[in-house]
Amino acid sequence: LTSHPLWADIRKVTKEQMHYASLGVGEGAWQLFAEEGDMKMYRREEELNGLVIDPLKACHIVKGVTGREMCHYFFSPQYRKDWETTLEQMTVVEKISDDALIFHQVHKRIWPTAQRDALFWSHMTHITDPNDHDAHDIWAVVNNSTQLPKFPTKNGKCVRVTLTVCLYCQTLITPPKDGTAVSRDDITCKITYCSVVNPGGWVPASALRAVYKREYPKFLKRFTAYVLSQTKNEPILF
Ligand SMILES: O=S(=O)(CCO)c1ccc(-c2ccc(C3CCCC3)c([C@H]3C[C@H]3c3ccccn3)c2)cc1
Repeated sequence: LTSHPLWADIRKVTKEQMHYASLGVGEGAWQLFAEEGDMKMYRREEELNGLVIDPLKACHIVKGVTGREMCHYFFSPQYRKDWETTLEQMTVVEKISDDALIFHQVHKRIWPTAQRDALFWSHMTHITDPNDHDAHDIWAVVNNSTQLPKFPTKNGKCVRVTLTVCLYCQTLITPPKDGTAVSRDDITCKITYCSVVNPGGWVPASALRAVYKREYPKFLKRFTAYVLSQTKNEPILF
């Protein structure tokens, strides 16, 4: 229902985050901190009240899948346990619409930090890329922290993180010369993954940056490999 109280916020943040993701790493002082093949991970070192909240921007190119397929597997709750290794618990708290859900997630305790949980709305959407002549849609998923009385921040068990995440996917197609149907060999997905996570409680900067350096490349590699394996023998979802 577009009359849901959160829709105005969902539309506004989604628009902002998709614009921010579309800028790539040209804007702002991004520091390359991890590189593996076509995956490049950048961060900006930022602290808020002594808490490390380094914004992260990862750019990756994956052959053989579409942006819609990437976003489908990132958004849909039924697959998350298969690729999110740091999850201990995941609940769909509310279904706002077919493409907007509210999740509560408890993440595994990562030494030396205390256990964390997150409460966020997640929205999957697509836009026709204004300056892309193939006129293939850009698909994106935006996850943004929210608050609900049923999930108080102070719950004695976990430290509540706040996060804003955007998975932004462009599909590039090179139609075969001989006019045969487009196959998975002819499609490439250009991914920009942006995330800002406020850990919610104090973690030593060096420890948190070490966790980021280990967890983010692992997460993006595992997630993209998962989507490739899930879609390999499936018809292409454009
Ligand atoms: O893209 S999503 O929406 C996918 C749905 O799950 C997403 C991604 C990342 C997080 C998350 C939550 C907590 C932490 C930290 C903060 C202090 C201690 C734990 C981190 C940091 C540690 C980094 C990290 C990166 C990737 C995966 C897990 N861990 C990340 C949550 C959601």
